[in-house]
Amino acid sequence: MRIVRSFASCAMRMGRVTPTKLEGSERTQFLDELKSRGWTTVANRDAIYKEFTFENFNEAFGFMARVALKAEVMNHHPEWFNVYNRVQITLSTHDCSGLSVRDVKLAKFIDNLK
Ligand SMILES: C[C@H](O)[C@H](O)[C@H]1CNC2=NC(N)=NC(=O)C2=N1
Repeated sequence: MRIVRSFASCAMRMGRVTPTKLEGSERTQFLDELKSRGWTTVANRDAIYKEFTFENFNEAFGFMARVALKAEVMNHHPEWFNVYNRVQITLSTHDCSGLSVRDVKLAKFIDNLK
Protein backbone atom coordinates (compact mmCIF):
# COMPACT_ATOMS: atom_id res chain seq x y z
CA MET A 1 0.00 0.00 0.00
CA ARG A 2 2.87 2.32 0.89
CA ILE A 3 4.40 1.64 -2.54
CA VAL A 4 1.10 2.46 -4.28
CA ARG A 5 0.83 5.70 -2.33
CA SER A 6 4.39 6.73 -3.00
CA PHE A 7 3.94 5.95 -6.70
CA ALA A 8 0.80 8.10 -6.73
CA SER A 9 2.48 11.03 -5.04
CA CYS A 10 5.50 10.73 -7.34
CA ALA A 11 3.22 10.71 -10.40
CA MET A 12 1.45 13.76 -8.98
CA ARG A 13 4.73 15.62 -8.46
CA MET A 14 5.85 14.75 -11.98
CA GLY A 15 2.63 16.22 -13.40
CA ARG A 16 1.39 12.85 -14.72
CA VAL A 17 -1.91 12.90 -12.84
CA THR A 18 -4.76 14.84 -14.45
CA PRO A 19 -5.24 17.95 -12.31
CA THR A 20 -8.66 18.99 -11.08
CA LYS A 21 -10.10 22.46 -11.34
CA LEU A 22 -9.87 24.57 -8.19
CA GLU A 23 -13.25 25.24 -6.62
CA GLY A 24 -14.95 26.74 -3.59
CA SER A 25 -13.12 28.22 -0.63
CA GLU A 26 -9.79 26.67 -1.65
CA ARG A 27 -10.00 28.50 -4.97
CA THR A 28 -11.01 31.80 -3.32
CA GLN A 29 -8.12 31.52 -0.88
CA PHE A 30 -5.54 30.81 -3.61
CA LEU A 31 -6.93 33.57 -5.84
CA ASP A 32 -6.88 36.15 -3.04
CA GLU A 33 -3.25 35.26 -2.35
CA LEU A 34 -2.29 35.54 -6.04
CA LYS A 35 -4.16 38.83 -6.51
CA SER A 36 -2.30 40.31 -3.53
CA ARG A 37 0.92 39.59 -5.47
CA GLY A 38 -0.28 41.29 -8.67
CA TRP A 39 -1.90 38.45 -10.61
CA THR A 40 -5.26 39.25 -12.19
CA THR A 41 -7.98 37.00 -13.55
CA VAL A 42 -8.51 36.91 -17.31
CA ALA A 43 -11.78 37.89 -19.02
CA ASN A 44 -13.69 35.09 -20.76
CA ARG A 45 -11.53 32.22 -19.51
CA ASP A 46 -10.40 30.64 -16.27
CA ALA A 47 -6.79 31.84 -16.13
CA ILE A 48 -4.48 34.22 -14.28
CA TYR A 49 -2.20 36.88 -15.75
CA LYS A 50 0.78 38.97 -14.67
CA GLU A 51 3.27 41.22 -16.43
CA PHE A 52 6.97 41.43 -15.50
CA THR A 53 9.42 44.14 -16.51
CA PHE A 54 13.20 43.81 -16.45
CA GLU A 55 16.24 46.03 -17.02
CA ASN A 56 16.82 44.63 -20.49
CA PHE A 57 16.26 41.62 -22.77
CA ASN A 58 19.07 39.63 -21.17
CA GLU A 59 17.38 39.80 -17.74
CA ALA A 60 13.98 38.99 -19.22
CA PHE A 61 15.27 35.99 -21.14
CA GLY A 62 17.23 34.69 -18.13
CA PHE A 63 13.99 34.81 -16.15
CA MET A 64 12.14 33.00 -18.95
CA ALA A 65 14.81 30.29 -19.06
CA ARG A 66 14.41 29.66 -15.31
CA VAL A 67 10.62 29.48 -15.65
CA ALA A 68 10.93 27.19 -18.68
CA LEU A 69 13.13 24.67 -16.82
CA LYS A 70 10.69 24.57 -13.91
CA ALA A 71 7.71 24.28 -16.27
CA GLU A 72 9.31 21.31 -17.99
CA VAL A 73 9.97 19.53 -14.68
CA MET A 74 6.36 20.21 -13.63
CA ASN A 75 5.03 19.27 -17.07
CA HIS A 76 3.05 22.49 -16.78
CA HIS A 77 3.76 25.23 -19.29
CA PRO A 78 2.99 28.94 -19.30
CA GLU A 79 1.40 30.88 -22.15
CA TRP A 80 3.65 33.89 -22.54
CA PHE A 81 4.66 36.82 -24.67
CA ASN A 82 7.96 38.67 -24.64
CA VAL A 83 9.06 41.91 -26.22
CA TYR A 84 12.51 43.16 -25.21
CA ASN A 85 12.34 43.64 -21.39
CA ARG A 86 8.65 42.77 -20.90
CA VAL A 87 7.25 39.30 -20.20
CA GLN A 88 3.50 38.74 -20.05
CA ILE A 89 2.45 35.44 -18.51
CA THR A 90 -0.92 33.67 -18.55
CA LEU A 91 -1.36 30.53 -16.48
CA SER A 92 -4.16 28.02 -16.89
CA THR A 93 -4.43 24.24 -16.87
CA HIS A 94 -5.42 22.99 -20.30
CA ASP A 95 -6.04 19.44 -19.05
CA CYS A 96 -8.95 20.61 -16.86
CA SER A 97 -9.84 23.80 -18.79
CA GLY A 98 -9.29 26.05 -15.81
CA LEU A 99 -7.19 26.90 -12.79
CA SER A 100 -5.60 24.11 -10.79
CA VAL A 101 -3.02 23.87 -8.01
CA ARG A 102 -0.35 23.61 -10.70
CA ASP A 103 -1.02 27.22 -11.76
CA VAL A 104 -0.77 28.33 -8.15
CA LYS A 105 2.49 26.41 -7.69
CA LEU A 106 4.04 27.79 -10.89
CA ALA A 107 2.86 31.34 -10.07
CA LYS A 108 4.55 31.11 -6.65
CA PHE A 109 7.77 29.85 -8.23
CA ILE A 110 7.70 32.71 -10.76
CA ASP A 111 7.07 35.33 -8.06
CA ASN A 112 10.01 34.03 -6.04
CA LEU A 113 12.34 34.50 -9.02
CA LYS A 114 11.57 38.20 -9.37
C1 LIG B 1 0.11 15.78 -22.33
C2 LIG B 1 0.71 16.70 -21.31
O1 LIG B 1 0.76 16.10 -20.06
C3 LIG B 1 -0.09 17.94 -21.17
O2 LIG B 1 -0.40 18.52 -22.38
C4 LIG B 1 0.50 18.94 -20.19
C5 LIG B 1 1.65 19.74 -20.72
N1 LIG B 1 1.68 21.10 -20.23
C6 LIG B 1 0.59 21.70 -19.74
N2 LIG B 1 0.60 22.99 -19.46
C7 LIG B 1 -0.49 23.62 -19.01
N3 LIG B 1 -0.44 24.92 -18.75
N4 LIG B 1 -1.62 22.97 -18.83
C8 LIG B 1 -1.73 21.66 -19.08
O3 LIG B 1 -2.81 21.10 -18.89
C9 LIG B 1 -0.59 20.97 -19.54
N5 LIG B 1 -0.61 19.70 -19.78
